[in-house]
Amino acid sequence: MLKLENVTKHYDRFTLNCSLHVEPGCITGLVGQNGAGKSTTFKAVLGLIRPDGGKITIMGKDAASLTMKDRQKIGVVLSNSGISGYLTVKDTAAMLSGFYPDFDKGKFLESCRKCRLPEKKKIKEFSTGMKAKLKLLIALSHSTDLLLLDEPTAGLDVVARDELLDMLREYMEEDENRSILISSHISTDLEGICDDLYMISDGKIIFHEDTDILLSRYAVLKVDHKEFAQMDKQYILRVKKENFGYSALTDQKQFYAENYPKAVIENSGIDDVIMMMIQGEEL
Ligand SMILES: Nc1ncnc2c1ncn2[C@@H]1O[C@H](COP(=O)(O)OP(=O)(O)OP(=O)(O)O)[C@@H](O)[C@H]1O
Repeated sequence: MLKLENVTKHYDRFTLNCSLHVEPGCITGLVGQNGAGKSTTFKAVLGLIRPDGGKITIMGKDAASLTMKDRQKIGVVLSNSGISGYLTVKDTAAMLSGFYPDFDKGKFLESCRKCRLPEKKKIKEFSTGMKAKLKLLIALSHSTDLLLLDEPTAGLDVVARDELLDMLREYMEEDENRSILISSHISTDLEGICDDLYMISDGKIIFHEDTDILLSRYAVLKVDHKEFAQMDKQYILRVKKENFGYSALTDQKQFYAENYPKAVIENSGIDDVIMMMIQGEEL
């Protein structure tokens, strides 16, 4: 559905070099700290910046050759953009009817009602959560096959975030060939919804894994110096020195549980993996 192959973009003090693949029927997450390159990746996909190199394929076509009709099959939420605060939901619906031939005004207004978004209030008077929901409803409003969502949950409380993630689950359930690329700097936002995750750090993809595998097979081992010295390290991905000895990231926690009963094995969430991938050292 979406493929980036060695897409590069050079700024003064930053270089993006990104390869990733969003399969049909999948929600793919892009996790990274502030400034890691998430928005730059989205802008490159959308043609809002011109990459210096690499190849971007969207729905089987070179990104540069997409027609207007192809582009209408893509729904977008960008982190720093929104619609004019002086419009209302009703105005927005009228505007979208003009943009998208297959915009379903009735369904859009019904979804806004369900999300408790007032029709006649100016958007500048909406809360952060209301604005975020409206941005997503706009992205969902015109029968898309691919959603590109850059930090759609930024600034939301737990309830608003869960409502928004539920909207995405519903979107995927309606058609098994739809796909989503979603970014966040809060990994727990993505843990529960994504099929696979890419981690980006300083412009580079440093890690990619299926979420199920990440949550079931990865762990951080805590071992003292002696144990570490004797340990079989073939499944250790990263190591970090600690006061007590070492923390070690593995993708084979079962192996260490069976062979090293004394090792403390902490089930790792995405945050632990990110920390170890960034701060740990390769052996
Ligand atoms: N137009 C530009 N000119 C120069 N540098 C830029 C430009 N746009 C982005 N950058 C730099 O590229 C880097 C990546 O920025 P980007 O916005 O992609 O990060 P991000 O992962 O989306 O961060 P955040 O989570 O804070 O939104 C940053 O160091 C930023 O300063």
